[in-house]
Amino acid sequence: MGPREAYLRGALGDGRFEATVAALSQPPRTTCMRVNTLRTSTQEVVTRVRQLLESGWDQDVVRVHPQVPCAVILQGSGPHEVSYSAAGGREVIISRKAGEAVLRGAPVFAPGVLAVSAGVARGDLVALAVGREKPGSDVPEITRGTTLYTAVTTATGTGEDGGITDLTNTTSTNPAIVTVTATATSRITTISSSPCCTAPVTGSIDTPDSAAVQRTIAPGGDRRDSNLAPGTPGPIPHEDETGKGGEDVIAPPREGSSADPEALSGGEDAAREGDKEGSREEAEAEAEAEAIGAALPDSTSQSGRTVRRRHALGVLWCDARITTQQAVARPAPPPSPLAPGWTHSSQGPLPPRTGMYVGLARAVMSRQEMFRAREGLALELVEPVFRVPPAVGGLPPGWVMLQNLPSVVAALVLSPAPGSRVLDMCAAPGGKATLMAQIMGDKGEIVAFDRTHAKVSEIVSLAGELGVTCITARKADAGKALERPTGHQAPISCAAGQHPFQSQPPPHSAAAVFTSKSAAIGCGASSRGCGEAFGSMSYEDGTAAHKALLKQHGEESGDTAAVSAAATAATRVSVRTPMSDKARKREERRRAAMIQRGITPPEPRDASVPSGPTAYPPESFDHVLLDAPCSALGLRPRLQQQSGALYLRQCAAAQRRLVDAAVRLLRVGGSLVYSTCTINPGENEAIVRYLLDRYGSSLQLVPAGPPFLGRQGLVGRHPNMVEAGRGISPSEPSTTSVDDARLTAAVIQDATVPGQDVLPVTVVSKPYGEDWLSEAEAALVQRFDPSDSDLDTIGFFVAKLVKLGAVVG
Ligand SMILES: C[S@@+](CC[C@H](N)C(=O)[O-])C[C@H]1O[C@@H](n2cnc3c(N)ncnc32)[C@H](O)[C@@H]1O
Repeated sequence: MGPREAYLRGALGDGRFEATVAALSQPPRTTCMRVNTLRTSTQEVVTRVRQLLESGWDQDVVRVHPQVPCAVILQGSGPHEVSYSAAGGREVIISRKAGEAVLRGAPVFAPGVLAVSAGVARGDLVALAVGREKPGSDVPEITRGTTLYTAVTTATGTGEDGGITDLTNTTSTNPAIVTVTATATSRITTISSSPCCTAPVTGSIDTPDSAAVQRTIAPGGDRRDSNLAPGTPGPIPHEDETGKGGEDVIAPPREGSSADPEALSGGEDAAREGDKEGSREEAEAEAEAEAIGAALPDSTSQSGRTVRRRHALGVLWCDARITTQQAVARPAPPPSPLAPGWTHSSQGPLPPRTGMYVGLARAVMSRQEMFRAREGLALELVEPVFRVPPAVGGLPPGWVMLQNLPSVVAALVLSPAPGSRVLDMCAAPGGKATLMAQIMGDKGEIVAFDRTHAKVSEIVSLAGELGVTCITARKADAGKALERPTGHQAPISCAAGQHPFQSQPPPHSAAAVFTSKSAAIGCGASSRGCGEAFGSMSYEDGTAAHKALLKQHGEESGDTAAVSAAATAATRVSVRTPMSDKARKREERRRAAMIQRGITPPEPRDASVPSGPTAYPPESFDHVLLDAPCSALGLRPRLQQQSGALYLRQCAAAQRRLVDAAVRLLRVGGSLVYSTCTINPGENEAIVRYLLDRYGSSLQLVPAGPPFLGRQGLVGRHPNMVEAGRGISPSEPSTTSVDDARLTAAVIQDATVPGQDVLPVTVVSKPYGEDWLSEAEAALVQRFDPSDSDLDTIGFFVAKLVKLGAVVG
């Protein structure tokens, strides 16, 4: 058990931890559409979606959420048993992120495709499997462009000198993976008459289902499919359920290409790492293979097909234990490149295999097109493992936005009154900001920060799509959003009104001040530059589903449209990148210089980009939303979790920096909503504890509702963590001591180094650790537990605090 698992197990308890992990690997069955009430009504959306529902779907799958009137819920189902026999052995392996999007109802776009069976043509049915990533990285184990060779099943043969193992008996209905060295291949001389051979040069291979194989590998497929993209790596071994192997998958590299050694099979890697002797043998075998390959004529197929010599050179998956004159059933398959999960149906020509098979799909592009295209729909789902009602795509643009239910709740909990001045500190892509604008009737101002131009563009685009004008989006580090005092500040009254949603309207404070600089920002600025198309639906929260589809669209950022994504398939995200303040100044200087030289400058390059301050004086806002960047351990489905224990704590350190700024930017009487999409209490309850302890009577925790949908927060403290007088220190340091020492150093630095990044510590009541909440406090926050099947949401946390007094410093 790694430190991260130990930490989360300790926090949640074994039972809840396991239920949570199980829930996180699957998508929620429900999809939430937040209705843009500035454009339409919830009832209108329900009516239209019901009309759009295809046959086979009950009208009841669409309903308004009983406690969240602006949310329309689509009821999906799954996991369903899918028979892949119609795929005839053809497979496509897609990236993890694409797989997660598919589980939420999206089709597959070209950039999400990693590996495709040889010869897949448009219209072919394929089994869709999810590839996994190399541990600790974002890089898939399978390199994009790989060809999957199916159907090499059993080999029958007799060696010239009797050295070849007869594989017929290794399996009959469940064939073994066969791994053949080039050397061994060259020695197979007695061959069956099956014409399906692709890998061995001088022979063919007998299969229990030659007909099926022929469907998979069309005549000539070997020639066509040997033309891999430059740099394409070699083998893609698959693992079967029995552990005896399932198929031999060999993808020869292009001649002259330098195959990525990282991309070699796990088995080969293992052989390399664990056995240097094996590596040497392997190298020798390769050298020998090359020599033999060189000796082979270009056309050597007994089945009459031309087989290029490079096939001999290109046999890459090579068990170090294989000696010449042997063809062997692979004794232990290398690790599967497929994410663990559902099992491939045993019906059909392929044996049952373990892997994350997410559905039966139809190829919209051929294999070659999938790898050549930079964008576009590659595969549409025919029979998904999880089903989502396919009706959303037909709605008019800007009517709805896909938004996780707890995110909707977070914005409702803040519920700024019309005319309020709101800071959304970490706002991209703008899901909560646009909902708050909706709640405010688009009256007032929402300053929406995010840290990159691309992300700010997402906010601008979404606001434009939804017809919201009161959002001013800026590129800014929210941790530096507190302006340092610079002389006189003109007091400006703060016009926070009351709002019917507000369960506890904060007392208004005369202490609220704005500088004239900040007051000068008008709402109108946000509408500039919003004109370009954005898909009518978006995932917010920066989810992997979001990013996956964005990547699939070939954009750095944009729409995900995970549900009924035919709509988004047609919608290219196109946003202009706003100019940074620096770039703007540069541009201004350039124009001034041109004018000085008597040249009329052209129109400003990007006049539509909102500009303005990225830092504000203390107490500038009526409300602050800090939807914090977090470890995102609540997002689902997640087919692979990568973050470690140290990362979780680094997230908490970053969040403390942000909440410190939030508290200061909030006016007295104003309210702060803090939310995350993680289940990690160190980023949730412990941050609230930190706020309450640090700011004492200046802050009050108030009910994070209505609506109340989640469970109460965690009470007490992490059982394995103790306070050690400063920062966080584990009571069981054996596995985490290095992490914690580094973290403690980071925390101390955070609190003591003077400078723009670090806020002065003025109210410190006690050191903070993994202390959570009291019973009374825990009842005020909302913790959305992904394993709560009634709720069926992502993991999420919401807390609300009201500022009762000024914070000095
Ligand atoms: C959870 S997402 C916000 C989702 C958003 N509130 C919504 O509802 O659509 C967190 C965001 O914080 C941004 N972020 C991270 N660090 C930041 C910083 N120092 N300043 C501003 N934004 C930051 C990330 O770029 C990311 O877009």
